Amino acid sequence: MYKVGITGGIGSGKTTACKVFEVLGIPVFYADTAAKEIMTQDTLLIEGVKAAFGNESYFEDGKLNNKHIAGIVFNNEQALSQLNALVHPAVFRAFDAWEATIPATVPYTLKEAAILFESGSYKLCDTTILVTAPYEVKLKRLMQRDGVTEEQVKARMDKQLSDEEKSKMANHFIVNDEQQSIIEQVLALHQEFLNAAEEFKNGKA
Ligand SMILES: CC(C)(COP(=O)(O)OP(=O)(O)OC[C@H]1O[C@@H](n2cnc3c(N)ncnc32)[C@H](O)[C@@H]1O)[C@@H](O)C(=O)NCCC(=O)NCCS
Ligand SMILES: Nc1ncnc2c1ncn2[C@@H]1O[C@H](COP(=O)(O)OP(=O)(O)OP(=O)(O)O)[C@@H](O)[C@H]1O
Repeated sequence: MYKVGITGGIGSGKTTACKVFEVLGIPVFYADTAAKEIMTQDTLLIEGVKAAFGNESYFEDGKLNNKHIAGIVFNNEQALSQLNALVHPAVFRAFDAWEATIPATVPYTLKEAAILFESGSYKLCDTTILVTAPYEVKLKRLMQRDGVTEEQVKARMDKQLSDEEKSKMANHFIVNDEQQSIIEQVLALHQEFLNAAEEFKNGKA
């Protein structure tokens, strides 16, 4: 099946864009959400995370202590690589299992991942979308959504490629600023992907 990867820096609006695709009937795999689910379900992974970042990585009820892990990994390059190496292979497997459940009548699927380019998972997609928004707009939206500080946002941005670098690798763009309509941009891309998916299917037949 034709696979579209969608990414964007923290707070760029990738999830918001995905919700519009979902309204159009396109199934979306949310890699960040899947990662968190797997991290509370996969016993081997849980042991690995505890060994690397301490037992306090989980609460007593088994829930993930996001803040504890984020406090370590977004301030330490090596720790982040260690977490990625533990989690990413499991997320790749979860995506494959999810894709296998999608009916053949679906024209294409979307994989949303914050670090699509950084993790290399863009290579498994047929095309990619980069969602961008100006720094001030992202910051305002994140502070409103999560009550985070500018410092916390910057710490994550520092661990991701810049929009300029990601632009060189992306095939399509959504500009999610305060002027342009995200809905219209998604509708235009959807039409492009329907055509591309049809060609892809014919090429395989
Ligand atoms: C460190 C964790 C526990 C922090 O949880 P938290 O709820 O605070 O953040 P959340 O997962 O919602 O991510 C929010 C944003 O942080 C940034 N971010 C998350 N993981 C990463 C990463 N590995 N590298 C760079 N930035 C990241 C992204 O911009 C993302 O959109 C969590 O992000 C995590 O487990 N990350 C490792 C798994 C991973 O790489 N996920 C991303 C794609 S699979
Ligand atoms: N065009 C828009 N107009 C107004 N608010 C928006 C717009 N796009 C996104 N937002 C808001 O900005 C916040 C961040 O958007 P969203 O969650 O889609 O970003 P994200 O890139 O998925 O974030 P993260 O990197 O944290 O996963 C949300 O609260 C969302 O409702």
